[in-house]
Amino acid sequence: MTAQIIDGKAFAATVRGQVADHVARLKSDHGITPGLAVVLVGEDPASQVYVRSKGKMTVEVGMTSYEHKLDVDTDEADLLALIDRLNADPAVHGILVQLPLPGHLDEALVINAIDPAKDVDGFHISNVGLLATGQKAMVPCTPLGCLMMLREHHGSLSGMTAVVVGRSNIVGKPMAQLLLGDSCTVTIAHSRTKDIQEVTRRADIVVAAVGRPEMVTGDWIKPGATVIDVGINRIDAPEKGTNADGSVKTRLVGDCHFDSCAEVAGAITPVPGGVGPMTIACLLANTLTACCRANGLAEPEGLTV
Ligand SMILES: NC(=O)C1=CN([C@@H]2O[C@H](COP(=O)(O)OP(=O)(O)OC[C@H]3O[C@@H](n4cnc5c(N)ncnc54)[C@H](OP(=O)(O)O)[C@@H]3O)[C@@H](O)[C@H]2O)C=CC1
Ligand SMILES: Nc1nc(=O)c2c([nH]1)NC[C@@H]1CN(c3ccc(C(=O)N[C@@H](CCC(=O)O)C(=O)O)cc3)C=[N+]21
Repeated sequence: MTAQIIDGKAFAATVRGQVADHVARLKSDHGITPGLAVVLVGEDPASQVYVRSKGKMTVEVGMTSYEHKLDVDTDEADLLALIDRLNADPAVHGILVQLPLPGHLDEALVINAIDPAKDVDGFHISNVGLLATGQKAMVPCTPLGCLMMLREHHGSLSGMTAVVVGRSNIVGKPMAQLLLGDSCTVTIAHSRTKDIQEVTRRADIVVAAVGRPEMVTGDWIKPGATVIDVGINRIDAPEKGTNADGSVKTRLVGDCHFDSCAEVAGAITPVPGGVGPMTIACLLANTLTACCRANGLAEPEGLTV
């Protein structure tokens, strides 16, 4: 194995430390405590785990966490009414509605009901437009975390070729915008891309956000390139045995086949311990940024683009 492992877990702890320091100063100098509201509709077990760990880290950095768990068959009107209340609540600086939503709810309608200034996911059309035009926006957490790791590893990204595999609104597209903003030459690949390995093999940076376990293998990667693995996939791991209830144990893997990619790449993010922890750290950073903007105070440095 030759690739350097980019330790997202350690980097995320550093970012959370910076957030915590700034939060402590907001409290002591201005009497302000940033607040993050997380809305979860339904009882998807994976989402519940994720929401719990976000809540825990929110409190650890000194912020207030508001969790709203709604029934899986909640009416759209009730969800929109909750968002209105959170928009109007001065103690809430950030609002996150956990995605995906149950099928009867219109995701775009719900997201665009959030006050863009409190949209710490950066999914509101105003923030999407601001990012695309190079203006100050709330930047989606996962791509922001990826960019921070790339900047930390490379310094400047200017002139590098980057291929983003995946074109979703929450990862692929904003990732491409951020790389473009840092003057990379950017290609977005997707399920209709022809000869995709040829495309990725030309890249200095490959960001994989496809949702297909271990799809990107070492032969997709140019020797020495940097690989950012966004994928979070839970797959069966019969080698780990069975749970008490007889079900087979599972493990997390990325969208990249770690061992074969790491033989070729210059640097790679692991799963777990790569992009995931950075996503949560950036969510807290965005909440802090939103709180500072709401109060007309100086923003933290190095935590936004
Ligand atoms: N670490 C983190 O914090 C986060 C991780 N994730 C993970 O990232 C991954 C991607 O998430 P998300 O963007 O929401 O996923 P989506 O399912 O919304 O998008 C997947 C994208 O991958 C493309 N794709 C699918 N199959 C192929 C293929 N065979 N070849 C090339 N492209 C393909 C799709 O192309 P097309 O558009 O043509 O269908 C689509 O654009 C998932 O594993 C998810 O769990 C997501 C959010 C946060
Ligand atoms: N509105 C909204 N915003 C999101 O940002 C959002 C969302 N909805 N829906 C779901 C996805 C997924 N996502 C993850 C974030 C962190 C980890 C994470 O910290 N993962 C750990 C492992 C956790 C484990 O062991 O299960 C790691 O990669 O090391 C994973 C997944 C954010 N998402």
